[in-house]
Amino acid sequence: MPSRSSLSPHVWVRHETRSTERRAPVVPDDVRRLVASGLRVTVEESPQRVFDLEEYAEAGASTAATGSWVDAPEDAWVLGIKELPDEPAELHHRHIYFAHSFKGQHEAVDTLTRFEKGRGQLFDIEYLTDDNGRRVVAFGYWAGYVGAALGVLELAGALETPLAPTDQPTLDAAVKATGLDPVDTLTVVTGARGRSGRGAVDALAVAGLAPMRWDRSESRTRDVSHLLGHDLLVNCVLTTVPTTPFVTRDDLDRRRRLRVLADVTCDVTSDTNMLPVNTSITSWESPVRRVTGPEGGWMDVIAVDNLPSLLPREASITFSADLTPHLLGLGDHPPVGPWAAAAKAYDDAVGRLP
Ligand SMILES: NC(=O)c1ccc[n+]([C@@H]2O[C@H](COP(=O)([O-])OP(=O)(O)OC[C@H]3O[C@@H](n4cnc5c(N)ncnc54)[C@H](O)[C@@H]3O)[C@@H](O)[C@H]2O)c1
Repeated sequence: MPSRSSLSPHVWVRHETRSTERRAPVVPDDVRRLVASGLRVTVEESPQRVFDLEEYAEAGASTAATGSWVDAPEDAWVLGIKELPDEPAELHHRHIYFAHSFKGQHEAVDTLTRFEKGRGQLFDIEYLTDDNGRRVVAFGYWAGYVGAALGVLELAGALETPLAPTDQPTLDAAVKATGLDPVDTLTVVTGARGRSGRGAVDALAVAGLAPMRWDRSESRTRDVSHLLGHDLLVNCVLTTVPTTPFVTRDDLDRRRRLRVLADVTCDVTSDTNMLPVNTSITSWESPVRRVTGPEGGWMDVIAVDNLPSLLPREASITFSADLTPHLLGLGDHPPVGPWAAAAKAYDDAVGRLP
C-alpha cells in the first residue's frame, strides 16, 4: 500500500469511460457539502456528464483534465460509477466504483490483478454495507421507476426506440399520455417493497395505475399463476436462492392476461432467474424482445440492465445524497462501517485470486 497523506481526504471524481454514461456519483450540491466539511474534491472534465464542470467549480471543487486520475496524488480516492479504462495495467490508487469483480465475473481476475500489481485498493460500491449487510447506496429506485415506465409505454404501444437519456418530467408526460384505463389495466410489481419495487410502484402511479404489490409473503402464500392475470408484470426481486419462478416458457401457451414483462432484475442467466421465459438482456437500441412458446403464444420482455442511466440527473441526485454522508467518513483510519465492509470484501476477493 502506498503511503497516504494525513491531510483531509481528497476525492477525485473521474470521467466515465462509457460514452452513454451521463450519471455522476456525486453532484455539485453535495460537493459543496464535502468542501464545507473540509474535504478536497477534484472533478475531471467529462463531455457527457449531466452536470457541467462549472457547476462543480462553483461548488468549490478543483477541476482536472479527462482521465487525469492516473496522475492524481497518491492519497486521492478516485470515485466513479462504471468500469475503469483498460490502461494503466497497474492501479496505484484507492478506487470507489461498481467493479463487478468479486463474484468471479468475466474480467474480474484482470481487474483485481491490476489492483494487486499497483498496490492500490478497490472499494466496490456494491459492498458498502451496514451492520445488517444491507447496501447503503444503490441506484435501485430509479431502475424500478424507469423499468415500470417502459413497461407502461410498451403496453400502450407507445414505446419509442432507440431509448435515450431523458428527464423525469419528459418521461412522466409520456407515461401519462398513454391514457391507459386504470380500471381495465391490471399491473403487478414483484419485489414491491424493495428499492426498485418502490420506484416501479411510483411510476405506475404516474400512469394512474395501482399495481398489486407482491413481495416475499405473497410468494410464500399465493400461487404464482395469479401473476398471469395481470397485463404488465414489473419484476424487482433480488434473491440469492433459487425459488419458484414467476413466469416460465410453458406459460406462454396458457390462457392469461399477461403481455408485457419489465424485468428490472435482469438476472437472466443465473439459476435465481425468476423469469426463465427470458434468457437475455435487451438494449437501448432494441429494448423489447418477443418470446414465443412452442404453440406460438407470445409475450414482450424488456430487460435493460442500465435503466438508471436513462434518467441520469435524478439517478445521480438520489445516489449522491446516499453516498455523501459516507464520503465524509473517508478520513477514518482504519476504515470503519461500510468502508471496512468493502475493504474486507476486496481482501477476500484478492485472497481467492489464482
Ligand atoms: N436493470 C437495472 O438497470 C438495474 C439497476 C439497479 C438494480 N437492478 C437490480 O434490481 C434488483 C432489485 O434491486 P433492489 O435494490 O430493489 O433490491 P432490494 O433488496 O431493495 O429489493 C428486493 C426485494 O425483493 C424481495 N424479494 C426477495 N425474494 C423474493 C421472492 N421470492 N418473492 C417476492 N419478493 C422477493 C425482497 O423482500 C425485497 O423487497 C436487483 O437484482 C438489482 O441488481 C437493476
